[in-house]
Amino acid sequence: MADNSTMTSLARALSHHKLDQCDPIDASPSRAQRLPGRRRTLSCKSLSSLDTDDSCVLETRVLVLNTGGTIGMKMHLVDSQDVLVPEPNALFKYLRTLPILHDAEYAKKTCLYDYYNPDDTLVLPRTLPHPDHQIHGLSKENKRIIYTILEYKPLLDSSNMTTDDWAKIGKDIEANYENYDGFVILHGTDTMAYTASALSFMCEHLGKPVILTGSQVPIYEMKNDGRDNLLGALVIAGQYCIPEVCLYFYNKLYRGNRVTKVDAGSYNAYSSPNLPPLATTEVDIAINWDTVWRANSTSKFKVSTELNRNVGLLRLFPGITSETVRAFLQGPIEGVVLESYGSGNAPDNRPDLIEELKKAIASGIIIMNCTQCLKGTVSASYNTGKVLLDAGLIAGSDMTPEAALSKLSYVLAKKNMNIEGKKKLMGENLRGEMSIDLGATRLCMNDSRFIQIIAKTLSISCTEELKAICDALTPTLACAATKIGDIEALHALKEMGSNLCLSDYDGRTPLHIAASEGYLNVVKYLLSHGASVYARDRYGDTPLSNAVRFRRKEVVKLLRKTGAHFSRDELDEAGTELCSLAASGDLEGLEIWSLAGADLNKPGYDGRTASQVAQAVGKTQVLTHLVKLETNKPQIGLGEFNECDEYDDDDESGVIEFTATMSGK
Ligand SMILES: NC(=O)C[C@H](N)C(=O)O
Repeated sequence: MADNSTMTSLARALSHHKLDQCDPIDASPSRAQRLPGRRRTLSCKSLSSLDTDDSCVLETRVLVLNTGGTIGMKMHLVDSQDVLVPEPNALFKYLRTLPILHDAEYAKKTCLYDYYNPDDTLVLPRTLPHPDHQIHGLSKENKRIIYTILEYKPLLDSSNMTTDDWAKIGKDIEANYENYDGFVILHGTDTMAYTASALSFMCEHLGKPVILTGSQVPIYEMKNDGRDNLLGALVIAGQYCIPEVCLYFYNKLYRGNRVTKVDAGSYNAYSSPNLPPLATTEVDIAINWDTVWRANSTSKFKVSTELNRNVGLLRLFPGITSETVRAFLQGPIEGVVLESYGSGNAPDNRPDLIEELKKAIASGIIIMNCTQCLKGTVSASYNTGKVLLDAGLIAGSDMTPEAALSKLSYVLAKKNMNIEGKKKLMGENLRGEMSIDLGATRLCMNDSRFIQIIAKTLSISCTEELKAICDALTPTLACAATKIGDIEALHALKEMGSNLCLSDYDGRTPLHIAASEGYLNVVKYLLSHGASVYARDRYGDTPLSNAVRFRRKEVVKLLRKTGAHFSRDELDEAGTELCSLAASGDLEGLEIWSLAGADLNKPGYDGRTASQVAQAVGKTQVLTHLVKLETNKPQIGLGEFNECDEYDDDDESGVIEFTATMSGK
């Protein structure tokens, strides 16, 4: 519960925020002041006839990796039988003809293909037909989603996939990470839950949405689920900063490592038995922001493609023999998920079985205990459960077998970590794959005295109204506390269970504000509590572009270390800004842009580089400065930014500490 000083802090923050609502310094930079923009600035004028809203249209970019699956299959005769097989080079051509998945008129009017490849890139329409049915909320956000399809060769039925295919997907995401706002993976449904689980572990410090989807019926059929699934996945990946590996199917967005395929003959093919969906897309898109998982780190995104294939699933059944168990546990096996009964139980009258498990554990095999029930968690409430705990099995809580298996594969492949470190990691919640007991002491905004007092003053009694108050107050309070650099107040809000990543009416998050103000410590605090460096406000600006604009050098360095980057379009247009800085002899400005990742040799609108401009106007100082900046260009991630070492993931024992919050937009 927040104490009196906390209340004072919060009240101070709130009153300060009120004053600041008309403070131009805190306001987001106007359109004219903004960083040289993405394509949106070019399209503003030409769009007026297409987009009734006169505000600027933002374009977001999504990369679609088409790995195969039913969504893109057609019937073929194989051994005189008609069967479904993936059809290469067909999906893109087909999508181009579907108005709900490609707006040809927009592409033409905005000269989209002067910028993007017409053979792999499409654009989603802005709104759905009926104004009351803004199912995907596009008009509210005024965003256009441009998506590029990368087709795999060969396309696979997901039953043919192996860990090598997971690694390929991971590498492609890593290689394209900075060029896109989100990723959609088209995948067969049969093993999608395995791939989603594996990718969730492989993607370390993920800050952007990665959404797997597919269908039960090919998209080429008249009645199919592929169109809706693809559309829903694209809209979420292009519009919302949900930094998780997710699975989207039948109007629901799930955490990828929580799902399992439960129905081979229904559009509603997946279930997430132990975690409610992250989002539902019905008449409106409802995101359950409190459930969204965020890595609390200032480390850059990377994909760990090393996976250990010596893992297996062993399902208990009445009468299983010790010979079967012994045979299964022979080398080269290194990790096993034992699918036990009920709440994690196995026979306690079978010393022969328990003996085999103990021997395997003594030889260095890691055995996880997961229930074979669809729903529920492992506990040691029965003696039949205690025997497994006593034998040295690691309790898998409520993990799905798919998640437990791929987690084993990921953890066992870790180099420089001993078996004890790996066992410890297996029992920890790395990516929201298992439920953790937050304990009775966890405070909740609904319970807080602060909210209670406000509720009382406003004569509010029902829970829905209380929740509405929390939702309305939290972003305002967090932004206000950030504006005055009050970490204590932010911490108090956090302790009350509120989400420090929510944005205000302008889409500005506390991280935008801390970056604008140059509060390095607040930036560090927010990043270590789940804030996203990729959040864009209504003007399309990120915390990095704000830090550049307000010349916050140290903040720029820290954000870059955490993986922040200019978009491809921003980088393309940086040349013009650099030339103008060079012409005016602005050495500090050039340094900031260089630190933020701009290429100092990028030509401006007239084809000249910053150094050519400096030469032309006789600014020799600028020339020397540019050479110096080029030579000292920071090597991000190579130990340049030691001030953040306290947040590094690796502790001395070599055991990686993963922490994360379950909150925040
Ligand atoms: N619906 C599907 O996608 C099933 C198909 N066999 C696959 O997993 O690739």
